[in-house]
Amino acid sequence: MNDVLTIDDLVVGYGDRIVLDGVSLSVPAGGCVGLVGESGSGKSTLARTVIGLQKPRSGAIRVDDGGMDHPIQMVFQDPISSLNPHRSVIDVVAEPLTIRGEGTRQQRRETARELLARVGLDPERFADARPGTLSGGQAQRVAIARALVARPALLLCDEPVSSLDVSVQARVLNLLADLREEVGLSLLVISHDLAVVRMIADSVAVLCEGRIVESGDTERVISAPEHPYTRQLLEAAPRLPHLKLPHLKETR
Ligand SMILES: Nc1ncnc2c1ncn2[C@@H]1O[C@H](COP(=O)(O)OP(=O)(O)OP(=O)(O)O)[C@@H](O)[C@H]1O
Repeated sequence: MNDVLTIDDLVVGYGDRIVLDGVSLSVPAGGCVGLVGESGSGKSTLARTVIGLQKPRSGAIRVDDGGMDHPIQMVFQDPISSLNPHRSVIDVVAEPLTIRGEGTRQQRRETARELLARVGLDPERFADARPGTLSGGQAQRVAIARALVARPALLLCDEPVSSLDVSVQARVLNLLADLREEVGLSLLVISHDLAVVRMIADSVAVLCEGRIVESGDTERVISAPEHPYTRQLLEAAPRLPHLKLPHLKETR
């Protein structure tokens, strides 16, 4: 299978400090890879470098975009502040199409309405709402719809559920898992929480002080961690829900 994203021996630093030191990672087409590590391990730096906001010192990032214009879209930790508070939800979701001048206004709004429905938000109820009136889970669904409107090959999610209540976390993770299956999306999910990664990722890479210290099949890494740092992360994450909840619409 082709890899959508290949990161090869990436070195990134700020000033004289190296924060990613030879990181290699790949995401297969249609796959979901988790990247876990404590605060300060370099997770956000990796995300910023992949989307081009941070220049690497060395190494390579290859994206097999399958000819798409916007191969990677990002979903951020804090959904409310990532959405324009002055626009209606429908305009927020349609905005990437508006910027690219795709279709008529009517067509863009229709696409946005379809995507709202796809992420479990009733368009009748939510299209004209302002992002500030939404719950965290609803706002993250809007952010996911907005990311999908650009038809990306890869969704890069940086702590996508860590600002949400635990029950809402599971619903949003289920939505991402469903989208992966239905839209053929590939996912790179960054989290400090192994429980989050366990719910969604096939394989996991463990980042410690800028280096990948362990990687492999998620269940193997969780049931038989080889590196002391992975064991430490597991001890810090006592709740490891493994059940996939039925797909639930966001009502809160
Ligand atoms: N713009 C910057 N300038 C200088 N140092 C930075 C900058 N951004 C991050 N760092 C440092 O780089 C290291 C890695 O930070 P990064 O934010 O990538 O880690 P992280 O794993 O995402 O942590 P967190 O979850 O707390 O954001 C940290 O020590 C941080 O202080």
